Amino acid sequence: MRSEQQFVSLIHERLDALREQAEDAVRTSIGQVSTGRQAMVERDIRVAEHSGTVTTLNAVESGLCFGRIDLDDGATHHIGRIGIRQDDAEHTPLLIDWRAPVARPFYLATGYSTMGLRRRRHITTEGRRVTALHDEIMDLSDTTRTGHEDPDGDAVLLAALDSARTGRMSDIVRTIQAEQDRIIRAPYRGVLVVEGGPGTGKTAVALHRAAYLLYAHRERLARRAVLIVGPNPAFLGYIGEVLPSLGETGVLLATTGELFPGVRATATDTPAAAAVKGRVEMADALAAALRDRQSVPDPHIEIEHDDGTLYLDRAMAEDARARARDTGLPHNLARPHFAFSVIDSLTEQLAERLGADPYGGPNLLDPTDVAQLGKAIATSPAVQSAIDELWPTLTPQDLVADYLTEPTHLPDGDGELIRRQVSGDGHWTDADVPLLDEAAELLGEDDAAARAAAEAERRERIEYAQGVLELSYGSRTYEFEDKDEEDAEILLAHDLIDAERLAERQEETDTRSAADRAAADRTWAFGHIVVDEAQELSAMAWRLLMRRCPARSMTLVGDPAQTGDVAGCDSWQRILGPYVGERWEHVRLGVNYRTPAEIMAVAAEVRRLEDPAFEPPSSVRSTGVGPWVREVKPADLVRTAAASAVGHAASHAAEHGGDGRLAVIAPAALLPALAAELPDASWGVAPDLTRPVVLLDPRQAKGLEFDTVIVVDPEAVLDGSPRGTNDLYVALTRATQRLGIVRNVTVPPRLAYESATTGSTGS
Ligand SMILES: Nc1ncnc2c1ncn2[C@@H]1O[C@H](COP(=O)(O)OP(=O)(O)OP(=O)(O)O)[C@@H](O)[C@H]1O
Repeated sequence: MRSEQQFVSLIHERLDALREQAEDAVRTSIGQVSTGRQAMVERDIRVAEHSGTVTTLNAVESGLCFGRIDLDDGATHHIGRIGIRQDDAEHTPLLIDWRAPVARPFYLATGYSTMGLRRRRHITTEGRRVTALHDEIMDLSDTTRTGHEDPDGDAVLLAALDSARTGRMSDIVRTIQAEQDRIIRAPYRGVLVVEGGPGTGKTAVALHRAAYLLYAHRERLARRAVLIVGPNPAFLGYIGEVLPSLGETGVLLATTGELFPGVRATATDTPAAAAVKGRVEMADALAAALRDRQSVPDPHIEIEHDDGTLYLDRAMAEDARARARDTGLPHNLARPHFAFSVIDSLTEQLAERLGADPYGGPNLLDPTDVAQLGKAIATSPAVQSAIDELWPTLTPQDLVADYLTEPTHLPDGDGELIRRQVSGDGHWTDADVPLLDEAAELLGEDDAAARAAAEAERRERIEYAQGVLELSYGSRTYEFEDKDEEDAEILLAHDLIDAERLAERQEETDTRSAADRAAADRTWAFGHIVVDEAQELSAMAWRLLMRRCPARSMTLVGDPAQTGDVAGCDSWQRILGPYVGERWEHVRLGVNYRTPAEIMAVAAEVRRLEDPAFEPPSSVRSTGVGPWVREVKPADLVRTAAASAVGHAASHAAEHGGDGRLAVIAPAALLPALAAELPDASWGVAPDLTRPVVLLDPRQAKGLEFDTVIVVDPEAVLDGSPRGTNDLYVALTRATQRLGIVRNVTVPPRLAYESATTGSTGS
């Protein structure tokens, strides 16, 4: 214990020193007086880099070192959240990053396959104090004993699983299990699907995999950023601290509803409407609706022009439309082709009329006259507005908003389900975001103006860079008048960088992190995408995500048995087939780390309603306490649940002080009444999960966990939606310790509650 304490103190001192260096560097950089654009940008980059280091060092402080491996050859390595090196000339490693190959035996070695280990040690700390050691002897011929042997080898894991919850997910870096480690370190390329029942660590594994990939492919992923997609903002808040605690901050966490820059989804769809909007057929419907916007006049549009009336007739417009479509360009980018064709035809029409030889000879206008006529037509506002009418420039928002007020190209009835009452931009829902993205693809960005502006800016920068080079060339002749060989080399460098290259280098100096830039850019291609609760995503949402990851490097985690969304997919092959064919890997996690066996026995009953042979993932723990069930009249459901919640919350407070969390999970319709009975509870669209008591509907509970869960009116949850079975399964599998069920006595029980014991109600 003493020697480990010395080591832990030493690495914390080193951490302090590194932090001080980084803080000093921030202060120095801020204090530097920079003149000139380039110098200021470089200063900002330095400040951002050093501040990032300070943030990382602060975040990894708790539990910095958690393990040690002793090898057969006598070497020992301490394992920690990040790698730390000594301050000596060789930069000798002091603490090994858990992601480094050297650390791997810490997670994988067993008595059968020791991977060269003699002993594995778990080090438990509180702040900077070592409080416990747990040793596993791997080499059974080694008779040395430390007195800290852990006979079962899982005391640390069980302590982690038993600990009171805080409303924020914590990392599992100390106790990653072998089956999880293999997934975390799976190769970077390709699509990996991780499937597993509730509590099997899918979320934990996905997040640790993101941290691992950032470590192993830092160069590429720091530049292209990693995107983590979760089902709702509350869930993203719940998992938000895991990656920083692993020293990783350059990750973008978002729901699919947040992936169209400039749009915030504030409205909600009915489940039926979301289901229609999520179907892949919507892509064709939108494309067809857009073609409808590429119209032709019947029979013609009359355009008043200085040289006489022009007739933009149907054949002319059809020809222009065919030419524009033939380019294969998106709508807005094809528009100039349509416009040119129309202008040409109108010019020809006018030229024929004005230059007609009354004696039947050739046209009297020469090419210059015709060009003049064409120019006047092209700049005529009346012609422009006719072109606009037939082939309007559209934004994705225009197209989707118009489409939703008049939905077409869908089977009967579906259109009615998604028809919007409010017209115009705004009032977007999560399910609209993939439609907007689809529309953006169909329309293409008319970025001609932006490109012209960028080109003008580039020229300005080249001129500026040219000025810098001239200045530095001037100073060279001044400073290095008596140039020797070394100076000549410096001169060579000046000569090699030309102004254009210098300007490009400046272009790279956007001080925002890749994740921040990605968040603002619809067309950003991420280096890797992790999708949690992947079963919830609609086909349209998958189209959006696949566009964001052309490299198809993805980790998808989910459990089709928990799909709540009607638009959600139930077959991985159906989701992935269109994008990667059969080239995706499927792995399973089979151990439930969250839900004790007694609770899982009741939850399994729900799945057996649909699949009598269903076997739940095996629980790693059993608490000896079964769920309790109370049967009450409908009028008493809320009061009984609230009273039980108060009782349990009081025992959490007594047992765990500030920790310990409770959720009441009830059909959405009961939440306002429950909130009235439990005024201190958090609830609503984005509930604060760090509060002692939280009220949720089953969908909101997805992915979360609490020490105690009270499920209200399970039969109503079952009947509440087409995926009611899945919703109830989710609700019943959220507890780490205790589950209570308050059910309506007037409806026949649909689960075999007798497998639940009627233990303490806590009220
Ligand atoms: N190796 C481990 N060490 C410690 N805790 C673990 C380990 N694996 C999983 N856990 C814990 O088990 C709980 C469930 O994990 P997680 O939320 O990742 O499961 P899940 O499969 O995503 O569940 P669900 O599908 O129900 O959302 C979490 O508290 C997690 O920290």
